[in-house]
Amino acid sequence: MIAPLLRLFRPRLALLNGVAAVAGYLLHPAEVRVLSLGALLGGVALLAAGGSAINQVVERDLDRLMVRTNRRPLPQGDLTPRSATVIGAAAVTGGLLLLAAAGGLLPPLLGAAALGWYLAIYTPLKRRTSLALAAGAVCGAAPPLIGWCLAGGSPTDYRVMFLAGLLYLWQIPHFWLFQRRHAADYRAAGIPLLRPPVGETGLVWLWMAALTAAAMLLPAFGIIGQQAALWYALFPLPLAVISLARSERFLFPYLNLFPLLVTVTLSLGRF
Ligand code: HEM
Ligand SMILES: CC(C)=CCC/C(C)=C/CC/C(C)=C/COP(=O)(O)OP(=O)(O)O
Repeated sequence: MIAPLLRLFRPRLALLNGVAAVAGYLLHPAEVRVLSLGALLGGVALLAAGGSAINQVVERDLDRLMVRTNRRPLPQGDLTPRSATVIGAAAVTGGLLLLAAAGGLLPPLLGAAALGWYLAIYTPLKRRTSLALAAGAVCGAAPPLIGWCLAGGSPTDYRVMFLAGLLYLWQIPHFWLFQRRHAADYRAAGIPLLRPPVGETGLVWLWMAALTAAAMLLPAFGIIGQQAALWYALFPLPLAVISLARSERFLFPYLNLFPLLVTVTLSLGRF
């Protein structure tokens, strides 16, 4: 029963959303409260895991059509739509309760809004237009906002807007490269491919230049202070080298690490 649950919850993806929320928490100058940090990481990860479960209930017809997803518990019959929905709802409830216990009303409200956006906007749009990603990346940029607000910050503070904006920009190539690798799968399922016009690879590198420039804005605006040297070493430098070398082989794994590298940098000197 463990394997189907892991495929339903997608723990690496869920955890990385929790890690992205921790980045928002650490960006805030308030003193780090380890219990709150743990509740934030667990709460957002449970929300993302619950969202993945409910997304798989909604997309069980599509998942059956793709090699990448047809081993998931619903196409395999390991779980019924009803049991997967109950399990997903339990994870979401747990996540909301954890966020409320640690941060009051705003963090769970933001989490519920992000989850609603993912399930009610991104998931239906994905079947209709490749631009679903542009909408979906909005909810994917929510975790740092949740962490920032749980630390006591305002959701409209320019500092967290910069960090959420960076995560927004990152999701585009993160998914774009992934979809290119599984293009045949997406065609088989009839899911519109993010196929920009001629010069697709040129656009990917253009986007990487934008991501590099955006990463450089955080120290440039003083949003990141003492960690600036590490920030430049982990972001603009590798991104510039990979982009100049146009090495998709290095770009893909580097991109999957990106939110973790952001959090590692922001944790410097905070504990
Ligand atoms: C709407 C925005 C996003 C889209 C469309 C997207 C799309 C995807 C897809 C299709 C996969 C492959 C999943 C699989 O094969 O099971 C994936 C993997 C992954 N995504 Fe994203 N993603 C988005 C946002 C995010 C965010 C916000 C994070 C974390 C901050 C994230 C982290 C990951 C990780 C860590 C994996 C690898 C999971 C694994 O290997 O088990 N993604 N993403
Ligand atoms: C706080 C909170 C809950 C924020 C929302 C974060 C979140 C769940 C972002 C979406 C990440 C994701 C798994 C997209 C892939 O969906 P997909 O349906 O394209 O993936 P698939 O094709 O592998 O099923």
